[in-house]
Amino acid sequence: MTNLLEAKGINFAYPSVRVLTDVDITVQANESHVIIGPNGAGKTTLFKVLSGEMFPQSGTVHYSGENVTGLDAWQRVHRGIGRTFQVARLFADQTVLNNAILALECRERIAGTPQGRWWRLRPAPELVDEAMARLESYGLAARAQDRAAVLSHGDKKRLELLLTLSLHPKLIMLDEPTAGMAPDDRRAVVEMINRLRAEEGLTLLLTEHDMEVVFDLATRLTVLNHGQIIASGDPAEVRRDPMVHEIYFGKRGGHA
Ligand SMILES: Nc1ncnc2c1ncn2[C@@H]1O[C@H](COP(=O)(O)OP(=O)(O)OP(=O)(O)O)[C@@H](O)[C@H]1O
Repeated sequence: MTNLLEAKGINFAYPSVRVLTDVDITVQANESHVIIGPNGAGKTTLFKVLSGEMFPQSGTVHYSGENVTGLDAWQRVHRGIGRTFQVARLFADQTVLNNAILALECRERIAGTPQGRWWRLRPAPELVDEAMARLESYGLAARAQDRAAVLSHGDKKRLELLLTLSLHPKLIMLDEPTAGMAPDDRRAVVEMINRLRAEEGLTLLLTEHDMEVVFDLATRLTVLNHGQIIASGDPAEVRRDPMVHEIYFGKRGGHA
């Protein structure tokens, strides 16, 4: 198996608190790698370090064989790393359609095509058509003319995923993709994520608290506790690990 992402010896501390200690983690092509851990374990911080939002005090991050440790988030996006957030990041005052068009213009700009030139007074018609087609396939077409700010939580997350996927990432990092969703929305997102891996060959790195979602999605499971990885591997085996059971599933009965 090829490692698409490989982080070694990651140490990270905020001014007042040490968060990650000697973290080694790999993400193999086409796996769905889920990171779990108690609140405050350092999952979001690790995501920020891997996506280039923050830089570790020590350690390295390689993506597709290239050392990207010193690269900013946008440079990693250009290389094929997409990311969604716990609270969806959208152009809140723009319509849903404009959000979808802007993401496609961004993709075209990265590719250097004429459609990506933002000085155009109107978006290229083919991008408008593609944006509408994408909204339809994500069940958002009926909301095309609504401002993104007024969407439901589930629809915001769906739109954010659509925007991220518009850039054709190879690796997509999803920070709690189903947090705060109703059960139907949660099931729809799980289905969509599994389809992305199976049909489009995407590689996924996720954090998630809902154990049903975790075991529906994970092909590999890593447990982070107090900023250290305490287990990583086949989800069923990790679940049986006595230390994991004690620290995560045992004490926090709601997660079992
Ligand atoms: N910007 C910050 N400045 C200082 N400390 C921070 C900052 N962000 C997070 N922390 C602290 O770092 C630790 C790890 O936080 P982090 O958000 O990475 O954990 P997490 O595992 O993602 O938690 P959750 O499951 O609640 O999202 C926590 O103690 C948190 O309070």
